This record gives sequence, C-alpha cells and structure tokens, in this order.
Amino acid sequence: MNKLVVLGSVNADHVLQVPSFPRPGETLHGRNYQVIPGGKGANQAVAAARLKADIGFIACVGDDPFGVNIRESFKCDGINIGGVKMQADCPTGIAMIQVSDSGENSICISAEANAKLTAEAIEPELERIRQAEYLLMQLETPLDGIELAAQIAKRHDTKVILNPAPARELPESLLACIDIITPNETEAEVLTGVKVEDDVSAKAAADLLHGKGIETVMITLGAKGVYVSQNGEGQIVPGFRVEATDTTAAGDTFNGAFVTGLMESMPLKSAIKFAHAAAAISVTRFGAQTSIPTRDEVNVFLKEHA
Ligand SMILES: Nc1ncnc2c1ncn2[C@@H]1O[C@H](COP(=O)(O)OP(=O)(O)OP(=O)(O)O)[C@@H](O)[C@H]1O
Repeated sequence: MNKLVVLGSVNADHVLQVPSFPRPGETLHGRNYQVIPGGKGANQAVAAARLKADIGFIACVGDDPFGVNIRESFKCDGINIGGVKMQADCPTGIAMIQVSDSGENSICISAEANAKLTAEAIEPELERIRQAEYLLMQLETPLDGIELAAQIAKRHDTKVILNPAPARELPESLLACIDIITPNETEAEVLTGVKVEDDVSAKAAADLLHGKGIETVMITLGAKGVYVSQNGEGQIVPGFRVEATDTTAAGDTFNGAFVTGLMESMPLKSAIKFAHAAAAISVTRFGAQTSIPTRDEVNVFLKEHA
C-alpha cells in the first residue's frame, strides 16, 4: 500500500506540427509526429513519482502496445502499478493534438479504456484508498468511480484533493467529500459561476467553494501563480518567472508536486512554492510527461531561484 493514491486517466498523445489547421475536406502536410505519454491522471502520478512520493496509481489502459509500454514506463518512474488494469479488446485513451506554427493547438480526445474506470471497476482497489494518506483525482474518468473513491476516502480519513479538470459542474455530494480543490480560472468559473479576474472575484469563487464544505481552495492562475484560500482568508502565492515554451501538463505537474510537498509535511505555502518550481520547469519543455522534472532538477531550480 502507498501513502498517495492517484486515480485517473492515461492517454497516448498523438502530436503533429501543422502549418495551419486543415479546413473540412482539406489535406495538409504535417511534420514532427510524436506519440507522447499523457492523460491528467498519469501526468500527476508521474510528477509525484519523479519527486519521490510513495505512490500507487489506479487507472485503466488498453491491451495495445502503448498500454503495455506505459505500464512499464510507470514502473520505471517508481509508481506502484498494481491498480493499473489492462482492458481486453479496448485501446488506451488517446488525444489527437495538432500544434500550428503560430503556437495554437487543436485537440480531440477519446476516453477509450479510461471510460472503464467506473465505480464497479475500482471496487477491488478500495483498500488502497482506505490505507492512503492522500487521494488525488481529476475528471477525465467516469464520475461514479471518482465519487465512490472520494466517499471511501472521506470515511477513512484519507485527504481528498480534486483537480476539477476538464471543467464540468459537480454534484454537491462529491464536493462535500473534497478537502482541497485546485481549479484553474476557467474551471473555477464553471464550478461557481464567478468569472475569476482579480483578487475580489477569486475570493468570491473561493468562498462559494468553501460553502460546499471544501476547506482549502487553490485557484491556479497560470504564470501569475495561485490564489489560495483557507477559512475564507485568501492570498496570491506568485509563481516563478521563466521562458515558457509549452504549458502542456503545467497544472498536472503542479498538482503532483503539491501533494508530494504536503506528504513531506511542508507548510501549505512551502508546498505551493515547491509545486510552482516543478511546474515552472515543465513549461520550459515540450510535451506532457516528457516535460515533468525530477526531484534533483527541482532542488537545483529552487536553489538558483532562492
Ligand atoms: N507561463 C508560466 N510560467 C511559470 N509557471 C507557470 C506558467 N504557466 C503555468 N505555470 C505554473 O503551473 C501552474 C498551473 O498553471 P495553470 O493555472 O495554467 O494550470 P492549468 O490551466 O491546469 O494548466 P494546463 O491545463 O496547461 O496543464 C501555475 O500555478 C504555475 O505554478
């Protein structure tokens, strides 16, 4: 059993550089095709593992070559893959990503094996959650599985962190089980109806989430950092200034690093700074899991930016 359990998605990101996005009926020549491991669940699990957290992952992959290889790669990163099930006759989740020369992206995802991570499927894995200190989840897998996991965690004093991405409205029964929520500005707006633009609106959104029973609200603000609020007291903890080249998985790296900091008993603000450092490194590199730093890299970065 592990101190941290991450429950979530695994995707193969098929990335193609394109001169511009093809119009309906048009064929264009792309270049630099790459298949990069992604999926919010997997990214957050890998981030925590590279930063030396004791972590087990609950997920579903397909019985295709990507599914076989990614399980091995998780193992190499130090993740307990006892809860990563291989689904027969089903591909691993995919994201088809076109990145245009002007830097925009266009993404289409298909859940595939991720859709199998239902409440019924996670039933055999619940003991992992009961015994963990923290459960970290996102919203790329079926909601009934996420809700069951959160309820079991709540009943057994396992702290629940929810990164509510991609954005969607959530039932009160799920929100009531969450200890820490980490939406970005868009996700905060979908959850609360408040457009987060400044400290005042961030506080309004955070207070609404506190009202649902969530003790700690952390609204990530991209390069600006994070607005953190506990018991109605909020402040911005700024991030690090770096030259960003690709922000894919910045939020995932932040979440995996943040929970790792908490598990090492860092005070909240220190855990946020640690997570800012890991996420800042990730935005200077290309891709999802390819951009996630190791513990040594974060330690060096923090020394250089002290
Ligand atoms: N340009 C940047 N420079 C430095 N740090 C950044 C930058 N963008 C993001 N970060 C770091 O990543 C964290 C999360 O960023 P953001 O609020 O964009 O999350 P997100 O929208 O979930 O990210 P994504 O969907 O791109 O993974 C920030 O709080 C910060 O620590």
